Amino acid sequence: MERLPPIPAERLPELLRRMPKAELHIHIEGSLEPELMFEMAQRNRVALPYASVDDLRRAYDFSNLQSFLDIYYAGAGVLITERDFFDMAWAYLQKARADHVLHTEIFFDPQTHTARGVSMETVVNGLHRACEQARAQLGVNASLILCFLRHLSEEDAFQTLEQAMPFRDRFIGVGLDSSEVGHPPEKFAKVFARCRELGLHLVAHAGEEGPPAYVWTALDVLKVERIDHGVQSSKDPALMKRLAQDRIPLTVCPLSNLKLCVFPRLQDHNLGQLLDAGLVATVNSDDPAYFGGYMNDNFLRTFEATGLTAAHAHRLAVNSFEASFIGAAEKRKYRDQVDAVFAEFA
Ligand SMILES: Nc1ncnc2[nH]cnc12
Ligand SMILES: [Zn+2]
Repeated sequence: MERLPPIPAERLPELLRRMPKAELHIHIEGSLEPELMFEMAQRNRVALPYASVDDLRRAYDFSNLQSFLDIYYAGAGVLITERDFFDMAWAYLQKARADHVLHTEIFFDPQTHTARGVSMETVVNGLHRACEQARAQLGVNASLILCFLRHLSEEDAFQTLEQAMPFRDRFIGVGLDSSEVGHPPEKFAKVFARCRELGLHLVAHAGEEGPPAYVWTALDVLKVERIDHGVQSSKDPALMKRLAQDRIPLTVCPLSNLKLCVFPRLQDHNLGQLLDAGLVATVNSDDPAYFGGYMNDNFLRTFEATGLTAAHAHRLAVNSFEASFIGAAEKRKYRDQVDAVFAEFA
């Protein structure tokens, strides 16, 4: 689309819902809704320290990343069988389809499960089966990215990689997540170098709460292809220039940033600033069951709060496919689909 046709402001919300999009930053364990968590707790006879779904939801009042992670890891304790991993991923993929997410690259945290005695095979096979079914039944293209927990050691990450090697064809890349401050990317230099040799795609959370220096080392030491979050980059003009020039995507998660107090109010979010500086920013849900919204909620609430326009919406939809790990021909196909929907709304 050479020039975006004018789109009436009142049609913007429906356009945001309907436009084809890719999701590149979703932790599957963060999509586990309280209702399903209680169901799994019951069928697996796992005790939850909450009396009811409402009681649990009331605990979702976070002051920072760590206050969320403590509850998130406890919640993941109900996941025991392959069926649990399948059910969790299938529930997410159906929501993705409803939000016109046509492609999704899903993070999973194997160490959270293997540390409790759940096998890598159980985790990967359950998630993989849901991805296969999504392609066949929903037309949603889904792949998996294995994340290392950065509060654990690099040696633990190496062991996890070793355990995952029999399933190498079932994940496309590796990421780095969990408690950021105090665990800089360079702590994982060797394991990321090994993953690079193995031909895995590389991403890392950086600049969510941590400083711009962590974004620099994610790029220069880990050699990641995308930065997850990266919103703190706007504090460093030289970094902004580097991200724009090298077209390094940022997978931004506005409702997550709001719930974890990265920005005091949604209207203070810097998504518009990142886009207007020419960065390949995208919108994503992060942990939708905990942060009050899936993809379309993130788009609708952020646009309403910040006054972003249809031109920003088009850029975000195009960026989401450009930033994905699909081939060039598929990227062109999705971009044509984006343009077709925008033409309908003109
Ligand atoms: N927002 C987030 N930051 C770091 N690690 C996470 N794990 C799940 N969600 C996360
Ligand atoms: Zn995340």
